[in-house]
Amino acid sequence: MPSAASHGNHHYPNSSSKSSNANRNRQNQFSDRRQKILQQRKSLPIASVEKRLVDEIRKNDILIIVGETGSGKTTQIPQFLLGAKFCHDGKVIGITQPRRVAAVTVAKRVAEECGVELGQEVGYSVRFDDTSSSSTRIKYMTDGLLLREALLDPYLSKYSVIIVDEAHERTVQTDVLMGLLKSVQLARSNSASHGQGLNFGNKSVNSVTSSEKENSGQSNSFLKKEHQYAPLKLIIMSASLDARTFSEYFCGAKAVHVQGRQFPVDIFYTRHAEPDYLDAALITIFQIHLGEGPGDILVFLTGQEEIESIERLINERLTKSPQESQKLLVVPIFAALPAEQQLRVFAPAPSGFRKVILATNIAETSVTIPGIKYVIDPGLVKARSYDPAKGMESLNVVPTSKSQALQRSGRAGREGPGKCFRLYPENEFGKLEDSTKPEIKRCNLSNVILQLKALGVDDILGFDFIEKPSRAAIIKSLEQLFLLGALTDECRLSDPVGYQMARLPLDPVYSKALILASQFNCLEEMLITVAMLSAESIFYAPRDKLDESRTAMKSFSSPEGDHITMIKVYRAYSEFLEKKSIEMGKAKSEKALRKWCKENFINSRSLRHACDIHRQILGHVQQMGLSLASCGDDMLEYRRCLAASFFLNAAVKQPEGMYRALASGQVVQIHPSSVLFRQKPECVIFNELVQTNNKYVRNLTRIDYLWLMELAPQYYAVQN
Ligand SMILES: Nc1ncnc2c1ncn2[C@@H]1O[C@H](COP(=O)(O)OP(=O)(O)OP(=O)(O)O)[C@@H](O)[C@H]1O
Repeated sequence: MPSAASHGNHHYPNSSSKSSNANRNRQNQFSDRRQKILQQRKSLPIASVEKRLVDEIRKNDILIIVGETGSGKTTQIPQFLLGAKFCHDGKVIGITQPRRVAAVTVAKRVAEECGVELGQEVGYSVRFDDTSSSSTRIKYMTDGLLLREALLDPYLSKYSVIIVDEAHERTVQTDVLMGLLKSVQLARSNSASHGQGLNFGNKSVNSVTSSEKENSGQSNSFLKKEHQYAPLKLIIMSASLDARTFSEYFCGAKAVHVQGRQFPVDIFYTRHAEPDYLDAALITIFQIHLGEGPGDILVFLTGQEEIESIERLINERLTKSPQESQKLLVVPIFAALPAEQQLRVFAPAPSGFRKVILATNIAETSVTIPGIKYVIDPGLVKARSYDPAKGMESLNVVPTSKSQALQRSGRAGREGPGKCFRLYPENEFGKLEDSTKPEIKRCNLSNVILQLKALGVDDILGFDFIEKPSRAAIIKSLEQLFLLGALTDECRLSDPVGYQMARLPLDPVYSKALILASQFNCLEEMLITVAMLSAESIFYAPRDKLDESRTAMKSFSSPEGDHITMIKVYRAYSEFLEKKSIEMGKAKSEKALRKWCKENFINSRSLRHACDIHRQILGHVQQMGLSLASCGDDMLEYRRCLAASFFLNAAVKQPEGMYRALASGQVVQIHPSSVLFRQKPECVIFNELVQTNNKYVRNLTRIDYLWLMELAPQYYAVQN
């Protein structure tokens, strides 16, 4: 092709020939990359069984696919199905992921592999971020999002195939989704022949009462008896699932195993148990950095605090060490990090640098982080546990399961051979549980029940769960929802409170607090409270600067408690940001803000996360038409609202500074981080119970005991 210069473009010959060269370079790079991707796709173990897999999916309405990590399940199978015309009539292939970061990054990769723009044939849809369009045929999403879609379209009618990926994780949402999909599939098959409605557990959804139909406007959509739906294909997928449990649940569904992995991963164990796994992780990072060949490192840690402390320690060591060991770039990833910051881990390290990614189990499944060659796995994870007798949920650090360890090592060996360093002896591996206990068996079920009720499921105890939660846990959560006013005496969703609570993507207690706050004229304050409580660790107090951090905190602290203190911090932060943005523009103000946070011992990442959550919930409450008022300086009304909302978490003072939690009867202490630690008021409400050697309550506000009787008579008039 002749260049622009040879066409007599006399004015800018150099620049146009430069730009056409640049274009040609770009085109070459683009086609090189496409060639490389094509080659990579062909070399995946799953590529050799494409025809067999498609045949099996054609023959079986439900198929369980087990294949090694990195074999190509998530990225390739949807493309096989698209090629095999599973999307005729504009139907969509939906693939669910337990985590949004996986849904987003895998969709990007598949769009690139297909050579299409993200949001066209390939897209993703996660809470508050939807890139799918009417042209989307392959749609990645979180399992929670598909559940929400089912509220509006109970037959999930736009999907021809739904793939539940990473089913081994057994998150609450995956388990509920599985039950829902089983019913939807049955109903869609039946609708083709008999026009029958959805059937959940013991009762048909068609049996909802007339008052429910009038109330919800959603239950009616279950009743499109006249409509005929095409059958739905279901695929359950993972590298490490117990195929038998799933096969039994889906009435003997066929399981196929895809053999072979792309690249080997060598596994190393420590000779002895490590007394301090954080220290062991730090040593291993530097051993790899200084002793191993090129390649990035992925370290699994249990939470934000741990990640931030290791990040500090690495950076401290780098500033002290000689030049050649400095080319190490630390990038954290955890759930509370804003989405755009999470995606930083996927960007290549600058030339000559090695990247070390510090991650929670958010990076454990599904994702391919380019460049990762080494994985460090201390073998621990933070997991929820629930005690139905006390109605208390807690987060504890526990050993991973074998299946989690396998997933973690599987993050290496995706682009070339890899190494995984497990920071425990090999015989310990043998002692690990095969798979993780399903979350539904170890969490408070109020949220699940609220979702199921909103989907029209009346009989929770009879719902066909893949593994039933304990009866005690179901009853305790039903009781809690009833006390919060979400359920009627007949155990149906109440109108409007129950329906409003189901619409908010929050813990039911927080949803109720927002609804009540609109009546107490303090919704503005409660929005901040819920956002701040949803973000982790707002304050940080390094051990060597305890006094300084306490003094800094004093300027925000309120004698009424931690909630008002948090509101003060949030407002001071927002005011500072607004002022500085006007004075110095957005980019510079960000820097000033980080400095302000540092001086005040505030975690700027957490605060940004709180602002993000605030913005999102604000959108919801505005859509719901709740009255967005502020109580101004009258914090009494706000505290009364806290008491009315969190009455199940009230505690009264006992001799010697101890407290008794009224609902569970447990003896607890005020956590030293609370502004009420020294004051020891007579009665408090709290949001969190932390168990270390002692039981501590955190995030407290002083209340008047008599308010409990007045504002929560449904509980206190009877109980105490
Ligand atoms: N973003 C990416 N960049 C580079 N390569 C990628 C990317 N995503 C996927 N790949 C390549 O495609 C392969 C298959 O990935 P895929 O996610 O489909 O595997 P999988 O079988 O679903 O794995 P897992 O069970 O771990 O989720 C990876 O091993 C990697 O080689």
